[in-house]
Amino acid sequence: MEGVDHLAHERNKAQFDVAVMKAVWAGSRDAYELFHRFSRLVANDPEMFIPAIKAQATEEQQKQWLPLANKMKIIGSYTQTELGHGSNVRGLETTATFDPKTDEFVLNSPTLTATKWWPGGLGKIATHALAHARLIIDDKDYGVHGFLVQLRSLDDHLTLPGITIGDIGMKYGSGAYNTMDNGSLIFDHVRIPRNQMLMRLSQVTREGKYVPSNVPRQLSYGTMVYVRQKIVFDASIALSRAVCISTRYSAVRRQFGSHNGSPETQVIDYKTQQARLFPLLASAYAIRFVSEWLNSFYKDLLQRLEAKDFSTLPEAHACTAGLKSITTSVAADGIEECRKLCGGHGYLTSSGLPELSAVYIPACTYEGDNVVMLLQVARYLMKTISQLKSGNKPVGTTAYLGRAEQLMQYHSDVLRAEDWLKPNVVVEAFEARAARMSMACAQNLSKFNNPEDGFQELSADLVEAATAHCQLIIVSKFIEKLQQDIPGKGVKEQLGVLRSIYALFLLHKHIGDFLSTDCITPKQGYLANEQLRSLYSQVRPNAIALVDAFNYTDHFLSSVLGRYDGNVYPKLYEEAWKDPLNDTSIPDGFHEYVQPMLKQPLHHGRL
Ligand SMILES: CCC/C=C/C(=O)SCCNC(=O)CCNC(=O)[C@H](O)C(C)(C)COP(=O)([O-])OP(=O)([O-])OC[C@H]1O[C@@H](n2cnc3c(N)ncnc32)[C@H](O)[C@@H]1OP(=O)([O-])[O-]
Ligand SMILES: Cc1cc2nc3c(=O)[nH]c(=O)nc-3n(C[C@H](O)[C@H](O)[C@H](O)COP(=O)(O)OP(=O)(O)OC[C@H]3O[C@@H](n4cnc5c(N)ncnc54)[C@H](O)[C@@H]3O)c2cc1C
Repeated sequence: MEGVDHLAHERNKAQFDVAVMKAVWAGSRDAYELFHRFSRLVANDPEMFIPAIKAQATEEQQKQWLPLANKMKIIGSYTQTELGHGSNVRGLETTATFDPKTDEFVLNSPTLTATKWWPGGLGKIATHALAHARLIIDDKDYGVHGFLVQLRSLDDHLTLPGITIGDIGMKYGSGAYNTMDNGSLIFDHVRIPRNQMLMRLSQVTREGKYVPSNVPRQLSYGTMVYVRQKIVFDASIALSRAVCISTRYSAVRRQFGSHNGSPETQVIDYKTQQARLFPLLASAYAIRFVSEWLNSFYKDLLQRLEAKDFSTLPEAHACTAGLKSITTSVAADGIEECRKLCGGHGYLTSSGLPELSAVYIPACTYEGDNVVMLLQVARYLMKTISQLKSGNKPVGTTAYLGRAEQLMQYHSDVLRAEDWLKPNVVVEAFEARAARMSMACAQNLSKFNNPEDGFQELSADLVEAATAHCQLIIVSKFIEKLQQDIPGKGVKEQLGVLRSIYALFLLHKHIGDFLSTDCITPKQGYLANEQLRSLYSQVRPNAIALVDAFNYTDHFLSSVLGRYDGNVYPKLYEEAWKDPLNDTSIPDGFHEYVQPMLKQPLHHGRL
């Protein structure tokens, strides 16, 4: 049945203009055209390295190194993490000691745990490392700084003297992440010229004088802010890819429900399937829109930094850390849920889901462990609250904390299920929940003599408060997106349905928070759930078109189950027959091992 669209009847049900939704998903018509043209090109961007040079190198250093890196004359690895320390960047042990006699730094790994461990590209391919090491001058430790170190010869790629490099070995699953040569690296008194310390943020003079710049030292963490905001965008891609596969397959798959010879029920029509799948569909859109916002916030930050305005840096750190954490966790869990939504066939490699999961899940760990990142958000929230007393009016994503007193009095006025469709009703409930959870943490923290002790003791509550804050951001940004002018028949309406699903699903999932903070009553929680069920019914006829709007090619999805034409079974069968085990009828070793057993005489004439 080649060429037949098995999902055509589903596509005909759509109540909105899919072409316009494709442009909304892509961000703009231009972005859509660009994506469409380039979707088959796979780019291996040497990310980690180039942004770090841009952020931390002086203009002179950038002129020297960026053309080389951009033209791939050198291949760089962002080499920060060590065997002993990843999250605790201040705990890194590699040293870079200034030698005034030769005007050089001497890079050294003093212990086994100082071995660099994990950096991508390091194991086999990188010629240079942006190595993070403690700057030591005259026995004084000035903390972690970045150094450009050549690792391998540009002639024969052999490792340079004093450097020991290896690959750290196989990683989770057998999939694509194993093509990345995450590496280990030991320095044994390796010398580099002084001008290979990245000196945009602080300098070491010829005389060995340390000159800190007049900009905040946190700027040296700028690369992580950049990469984390990109990771949020990537989360929308990974999740939407899995959702596209499982939505299409759920419309193809039938199980039970045949009456008098009628077709069985499409599994997408089961309410339990909808209650698991549609919140993920809504989450993919929600993450996409918050990533758009985060990207514009980041661009604004860059402009401010150029003008020496550092005021939004702490908020940028909190937002990128928090949203990186929340969105990668949702995407990683969501991919696994999509696998289960596809039943047994979801476990086949040809479904595309096991590979997607194996490649995606480390996003919860790299660029900042997700719990460690939420604790950073919690610190920012606690700091914001502590400054309220001195009259500091919070702005941006914490502006609602400026209305904390009012939010402490809030009680939702929802009377009917439809009231939950009003964006202001939803936002107020989410604001009140987030504010009350943060205020409760702040109050409990104040009971400790040592705030650090309190922070450790209350860290589980703080993570929950940070989660509530980040979810509020995502809900608010979805609502703001819909305040924009979005043309196209039915497009805004469909997005409105997804927005409500996203918010009410979170409310349902975290009902304990909303009830225990007394923001809503059990009856109102019940009404939210009732509304959610009705929203699932509204999204059902549009589900296939909503995943078509992601505009993913079959090539990109790499999934027999997620094929655009829904022609799943023949292709699944065809794919299985490609397995090398099916090249022969008799497996290797059969004659040596299995056949002799089969030929053994029967004892007492019985098996
Ligand atoms: C594709 C896959 C490739 C993967 C690659 C990787 O994984 S690469 C490896 C990726 N590795 C990781 O991701 C490692 C994860 N670990 C870390 O990022 C950090 O060590 C930390 C965030 C846990 C901070 O630990 P700490 O408490 O020891 O920190 P501290 O005392 O040093 O500085 C505290 C001050 O700095 C602030 N500030 C902090 N970060 C930023 C920032 N980015 N921006 C702006 N500001 C930031 C913070 O708010 C605080 O400000 P305050 O209150 O003083 O005004
Ligand atoms: C696939 C992959 C690619 C990577 N690529 C690179 C790269 O290119 N360059 C590079 O430099 N690094 C890279 N890394 C390393 C990565 O950045 C670190 O692994 C990551 O930052 C987590 O740090 P960790 O391993 O020290 O975890 P740990 O901090 O040891 O985490 C272990 C556990 O302790 C908990 N924990 C830690 N601190 C706290 C705390 N303060 N409070 C409460 N709980 C805490 C964590 O939540 C976690 O559950 C990569 C890692 C992976 C998996």
